[in-house]
Amino acid sequence: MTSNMRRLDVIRNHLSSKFPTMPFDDTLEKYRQRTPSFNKDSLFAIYMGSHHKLIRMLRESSKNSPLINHTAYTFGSREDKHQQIYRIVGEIYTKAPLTYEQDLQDPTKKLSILQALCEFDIASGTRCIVHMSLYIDTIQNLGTAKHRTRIDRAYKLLDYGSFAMTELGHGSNVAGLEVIANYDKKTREFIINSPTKTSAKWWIGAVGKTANMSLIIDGDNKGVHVFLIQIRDFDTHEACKGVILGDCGEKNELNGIDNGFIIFNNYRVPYDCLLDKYSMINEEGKYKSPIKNKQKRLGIMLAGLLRGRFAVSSASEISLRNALTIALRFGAIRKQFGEPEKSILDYQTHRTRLIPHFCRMFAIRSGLHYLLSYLRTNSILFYKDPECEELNELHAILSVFKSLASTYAFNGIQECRESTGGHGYSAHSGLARLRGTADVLMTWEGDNTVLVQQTSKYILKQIQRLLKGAKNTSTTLQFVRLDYEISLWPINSLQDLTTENIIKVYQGYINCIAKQTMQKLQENIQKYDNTTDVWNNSQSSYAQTLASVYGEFLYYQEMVIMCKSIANNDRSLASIIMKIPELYVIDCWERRQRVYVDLGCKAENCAFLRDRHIELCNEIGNWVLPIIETLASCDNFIGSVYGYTDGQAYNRLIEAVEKEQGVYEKPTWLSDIRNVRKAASS
Ligand SMILES: Cc1cc2nc3c(=O)[nH]c(=O)nc-3n(C[C@H](O)[C@H](O)[C@H](O)COP(=O)(O)OP(=O)(O)OC[C@H]3O[C@@H](n4cnc5c(N)ncnc54)[C@H](O)[C@@H]3O)c2cc1C
Repeated sequence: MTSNMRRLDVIRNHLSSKFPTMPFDDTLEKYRQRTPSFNKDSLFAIYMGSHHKLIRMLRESSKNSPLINHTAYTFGSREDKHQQIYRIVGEIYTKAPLTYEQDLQDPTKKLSILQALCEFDIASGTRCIVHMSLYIDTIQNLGTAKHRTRIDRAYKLLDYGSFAMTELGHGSNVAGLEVIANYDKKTREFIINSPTKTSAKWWIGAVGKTANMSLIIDGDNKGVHVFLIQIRDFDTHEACKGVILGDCGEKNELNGIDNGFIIFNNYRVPYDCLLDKYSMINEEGKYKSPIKNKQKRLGIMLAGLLRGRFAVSSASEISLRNALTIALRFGAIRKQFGEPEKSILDYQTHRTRLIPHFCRMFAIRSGLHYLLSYLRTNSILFYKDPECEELNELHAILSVFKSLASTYAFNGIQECRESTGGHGYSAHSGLARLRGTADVLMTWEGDNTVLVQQTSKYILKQIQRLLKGAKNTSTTLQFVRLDYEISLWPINSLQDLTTENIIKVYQGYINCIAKQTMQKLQENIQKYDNTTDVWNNSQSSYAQTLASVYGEFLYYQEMVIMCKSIANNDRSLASIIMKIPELYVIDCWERRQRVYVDLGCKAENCAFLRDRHIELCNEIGNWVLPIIETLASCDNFIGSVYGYTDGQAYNRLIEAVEKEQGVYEKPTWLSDIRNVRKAASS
């Protein structure tokens, strides 16, 4: 939209408004002009990664779609929301269809399509993730040739699938699932039953209203297995006989997803419903599996969650980016105090509150690039050998990245909400919606507290290997050693604040916490008589911290790589972009001061880091608006009156509010006001 068109738009809106007219507000435009120009295409391409053109195409082609409408979504009924989100999924999917063959060639393309959907709302991304990742990936991973037609049908959206693992009584503890699949040797069928109330499948995305197929994860005495079953009739959409389906009810947010429950009552399904690549029953009724260890088999059964966790990291980055776009644009527009009044984004506190979250957004994105390149390089190997070391390492990294990313997003969005003051509390800001949707990212696809235990177990396993005299098999943990000597704290002045020294600190820190955690485990072995208690009592401040610090360290390294690439492609950004990983690290250390204590750093030696933190927030703050705007999604995807490109925050708010029902109407319950007044005064 040209600026003339924008002005006309503002005038038109005011013709129907009861508010006094307000001239076109050019504050945002003026704020933008304060930053030197840089190569926006290059920044966008590097930040978004190899599918940047696809992301741009999906945004552009949906820019004017009537479906990408947050007002309709926010004020629609739950039924309306289900419908709108389903239609969006259908629309985006027709613009970027995918086949099984294409997915095998490039396993990262699927994630970019999901990403485009999450830019509107996590509900639309999730609608797709459940079907495209959890459902299809699991069939791809665990199915055999006979399941191939189901994969093709799913890619064409002829089948709409769900992934039914969680039950009312069990989520994180998958081994405790109660649904039973008994094998009937005579008919070569399985009889699936939900024997207790707590065995009802619960929270299952798309089961409430949409899905006709589902993957059922059961837990009989051969361990957890996955069944691909039909749950609804394809013509009538009625639940199949022996299956009871229902809706899980209103949620805090994400009501565009129809999460549902499933109860099985002697539901007979043919043998072929078992995804039997790694566990089969032969014609004689004998159970066979090439993977003898039940625990390992469980891990392999859940490999379909892999890309779901990628998607959580991606959704976290997008939610945080949308929230920062809103808060930073508003920060430039909003003026309070001073003569003349200053933009609140120029206040030191505003910058120290928001800019660290902007750096965290870069951290999540850099981590995603790393994960995607790891997936691209190793995906064939993962199919061939699900027990390989590379997959174990990816799982460990993915777990901590998922946990850090979702926590960063949630905390960052809350800071954006607070930094927009009262305006952030309006539903038209979109911030409460973003916070509400980011909230669930900390829980689903593996609860964060539970998930990072996989990461710390992986690190400690490498140490156990070394203790046994075996080789450390991790590519990211080669610096972990039994005889690691923690050297003197190396960063005592600005000159010392180099990438090499930061890496040295992290390597020392990880070795240090790993050693402390091993000692705590040893101590607990003496105290407790079972491994569960030993492990659970070594978590807070030990194993959990170990995993998080490892995640931060990997994020930092990947940020340096991404930011160097941005700087090398555009020298005009070089002076500022490398400050982003630097601030990320100082912010991590300042929040968790324990690094200074554990590595023997004296207070006077790290005092300068406090001032450097503020200095960097200020310097990055001078560039932050055009950088976030280069990466920001379209206005209708973000859906905030304060986050519009044209900067007409006040006009847009008034317009939105005046369009709400009953703004100028008397209350329908006026008689109550009169009755209470009468009763109180008599
Ligand atoms: C909106 C929504 C959609 C979902 N969609 C699906 C879906 O499509 N398919 C599906 O199968 N599932 C789905 N889920 C379920 C989701 O994956 C689980 O809720 C999640 O894995 C957490 O499990 P839980 O609810 O059993 O939590 P719990 O495991 O009961 O956790 C409760 C609390 O206990 C803590 N805790 C538990 N175990 C430990 C431990 N060992 N150590 C320390 N702390 C622990 C957790 O940190 C948490 O704070 C969905 C959930 C939601 C909310």
